[in-house]
Amino acid sequence: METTIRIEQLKKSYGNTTIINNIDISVKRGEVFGLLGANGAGKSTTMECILGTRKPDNGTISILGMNPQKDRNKLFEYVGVQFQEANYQDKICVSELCEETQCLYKEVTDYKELLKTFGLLEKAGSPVAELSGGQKQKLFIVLALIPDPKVVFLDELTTGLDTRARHDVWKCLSHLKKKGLTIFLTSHFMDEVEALCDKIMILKKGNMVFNGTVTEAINNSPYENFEEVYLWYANEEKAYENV
Ligand SMILES: Nc1ncnc2c1ncn2[C@@H]1O[C@H](COP(=O)(O)OP(=O)(O)OP(=O)(O)O)[C@@H](O)[C@H]1O
Repeated sequence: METTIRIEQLKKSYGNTTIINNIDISVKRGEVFGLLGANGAGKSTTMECILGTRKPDNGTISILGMNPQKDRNKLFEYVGVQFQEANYQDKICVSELCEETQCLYKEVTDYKELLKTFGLLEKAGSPVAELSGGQKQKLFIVLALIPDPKVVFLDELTTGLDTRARHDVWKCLSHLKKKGLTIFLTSHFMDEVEALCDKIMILKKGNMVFNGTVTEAINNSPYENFEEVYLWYANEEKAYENV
């Protein structure tokens, strides 16, 4: 299977503080890769360096064989990104924002189908500013999928979504994965990671502390429940025991 995302020796510091310490990541076509870690562990920084929106201090990055900084325009025909907060005009409505996004790409998916899949079709005429937090989050996933991408980056995929919506998002992504979509996500929800991810990496203060499958993570730990396993790797078990 071809490698879609290849990261070698990625490093990023701010002043004397190392945020990402020599990370290697390899994701094959059609795989779901989950980058995990506590708040501040370096997940978003890693994603931003991979996408070329932050400049790493060191490392090589290849997505679909392209360099995100040098081949930016070409690459972004094939890559979808879910932003936590998109920039949009105050009064723009959902369908207008989808149409504006469509205009940025040569080939696109029918946004109305995506809105339907994500339960947002009835909000097509509503101002984006009036959507609930969860509805906005779903809309940002729709915007990431509009370019019919080969690779999609989803930062904190389902934060703010209700249980039904989370399961609907998982179902939709599993369907797209079967069609060959490569997915790079971050998540704080271990049930979501277990349901979706083929491979995971756990970061602790910018260092890789586990890289492999969920099953390998469980087998190499003293625990069976994946949430406990994650906390063990991320060394947060004390906080967990105090709850
Ligand atoms: N521009 C910056 N200057 C200095 N430090 C920064 C800067 N941006 C991020 N950091 C620091 O880098 C560290 C990693 O941040 P990052 O946003 O990558 O974490 P994260 O794992 O995505 O966290 P979360 O789960 O809370 O989103 C944090 O300690 C953060 O304060």
